Amino acid sequence: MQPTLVLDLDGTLVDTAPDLLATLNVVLAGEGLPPLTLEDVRALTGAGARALLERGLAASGVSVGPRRMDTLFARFIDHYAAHIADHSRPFPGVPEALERFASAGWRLAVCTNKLEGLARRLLDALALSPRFDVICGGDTFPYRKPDPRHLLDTVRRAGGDPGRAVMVGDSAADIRAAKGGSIPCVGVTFGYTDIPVAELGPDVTLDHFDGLFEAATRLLAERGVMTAG
Ligand SMILES: O=C(O)COP(=O)(O)O
Ligand SMILES: [Mg+2]
Repeated sequence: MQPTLVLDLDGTLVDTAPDLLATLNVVLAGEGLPPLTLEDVRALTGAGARALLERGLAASGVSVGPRRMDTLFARFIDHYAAHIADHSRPFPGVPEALERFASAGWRLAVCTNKLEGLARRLLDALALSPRFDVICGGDTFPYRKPDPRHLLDTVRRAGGDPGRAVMVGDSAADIRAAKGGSIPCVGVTFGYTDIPVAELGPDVTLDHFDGLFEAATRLLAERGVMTAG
């Protein structure tokens, strides 16, 4: 069976922090709060938009009740959906790397804590959706990263075998899901995390997509999985 490459989205495939920041700041401004910075958002992203909003409010010293939170979250999603690819772009080397895996016969999947609809919208806007066999978001299953079942079910939905898969991600949720699912993982150093990715214990760290194909192929070979190409 073909191997499967599973990629995280925010901070791994696409540099989404500028649009997430702009949206967060619109919501904060509506509450009379000062704006946060790109560095703040890079540390607060990884557990989905609602967590980003909660953490952004907390970083501004504010906590809101669940009903108010629902209202602010709806405002966040509306604004973000309308501006999802104003400034968000794939990280350098992404299109070339995806092409390389596809031409070597790998299945390609996205496993993100972003809402599935927003993930699709973003990947559509960047013309990347056709590359993927599946796009699974934080609301696709009743569980999400760091729960390994999010990752395992993504591989299965892509028609792949979790025993022949590699995960690529930028944050603790990705690495923990991969470890919990016994899937080898690559941590990228350019993403969004408050803990340096190397400290999260990925099997390999990479600072550019250039090295991904060799790294993924080697990780599977180390587990006795042979890949063509
Ligand atoms: O939007 C988020 O907070 C997380 O998204 P990711 O799982 O693609 O990093
Ligand atoms: Mg991420």
